[in-house]
Amino acid sequence: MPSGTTVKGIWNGRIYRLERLLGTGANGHVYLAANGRSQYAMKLGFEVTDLQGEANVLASLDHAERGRPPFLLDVDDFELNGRKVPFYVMRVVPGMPASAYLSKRGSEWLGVIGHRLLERLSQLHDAGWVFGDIKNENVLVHDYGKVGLVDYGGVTAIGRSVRQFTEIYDRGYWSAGSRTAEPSYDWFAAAMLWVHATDGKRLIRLTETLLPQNRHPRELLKLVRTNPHLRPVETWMERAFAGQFQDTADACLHWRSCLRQADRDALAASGGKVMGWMTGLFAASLVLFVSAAAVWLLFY
Ligand SMILES: Nc1ncnc2c1ncn2[C@@H]1O[C@H](COP(=O)(O)OP(=O)(O)OP(=O)(O)O)[C@@H](O)[C@H]1O
Repeated sequence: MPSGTTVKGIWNGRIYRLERLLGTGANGHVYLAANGRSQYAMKLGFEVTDLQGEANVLASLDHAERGRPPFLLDVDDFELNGRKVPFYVMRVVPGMPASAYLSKRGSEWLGVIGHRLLERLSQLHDAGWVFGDIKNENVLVHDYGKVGLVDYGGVTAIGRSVRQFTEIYDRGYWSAGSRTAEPSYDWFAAAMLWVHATDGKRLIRLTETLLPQNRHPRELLKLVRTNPHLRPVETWMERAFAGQFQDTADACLHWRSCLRQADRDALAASGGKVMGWMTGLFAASLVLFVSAAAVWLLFY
C-alpha cells in the first residue's frame, strides 16, 4: 500500500498512517506506521488465523514477561475495498539482519551478538516458549550489538511441534533431532545462524550438493572447523549441534567461556617475542574477534 495510506481500526478506532514498508514475508506485510508522533510496526496479514495466532503468542509473551513494556499494542481489522484486512501493531525493532551487521561492523561483534541472542532466548525459554524460526532476517541487530527478534510466527509452547521454521536452520533437515519445541531446537538454529552469517556461500553450496541422507551435523562441523570467524566458539557450536547444554543459561555461560578462552589465546599468542606471519595473522584475527567481546565482558 502506498505511503500515506490511512488505516483506521474498525473495533478499537485507532488511526495510523502508513509511512513505508519495513519488510514482507509469507504471512503478511510489515509497515512503519505513525499514530500522532509515535511510530510503530504494523503487520497486515493475508490469513486471519495466522495473524491471530501470532497476536495471541505476543499477548501471552507480554503476559509472561510482565517486567518489560508490552510489545503488542493493538489488534484490529480495517476495511480495504469492502474487505476486512486483519492487522496488529507492535513496537518497532530497530536494526539490521545479523549478517548485514557483521559485514558492516566486523565479525568481532559475533561474540557480543551471540551472547545477547542467547540471553533473549533464555528469557523466552524460561517463559515456556521456543522461538522456532531463528534465521538471519529475524534477528535484528543495532547499536553496540543489541539484539531484537522479529516474526513471532514460529513461537511455540515447549513440548509442541514447532509451528514455523526455515529449512536450512531446522535440525530435522540436518538429521540432528526432532521438530519438537525444546530449547535445544533454538540452540541448533542459533548455531546455524552463525554459520550462515559468516560463511553463507559455503553453507548454501553444501545444501545444494549434499544428498539428503548425508545431511548431518558432522558436515556442518567441517564448515565450522575451517572458518576462522567461528574458531573461538567451535566447542559451543559442537554442543549446540548436539543439543548438549543443560539449559539456555548454560549455553550462555559456555559462550562466554569460549570468548574468555579466545581472549587468553590471543594474549598468549601476542606475548611471544618472535611471531611468524601466520601466528601474527591468527593472533590479529583473534584479537579482532575478542576485542569488542573483552570490553563488553569487563563492563557489561
Ligand atoms: N517489529 C518490527 N520492527 C521492525 N521490523 C519488523 C518488525 N516486524 C517485522 N519486521 C520486518 O518485516 C519483515 C517481515 O516480517 P515477518 O517476518 O513478521 O513476516 P512473515 O510473513 O512472518 O515472514 P516469514 O515469511 O519470514 O515468516 C521482517 O523480516 C522484518 O524485516
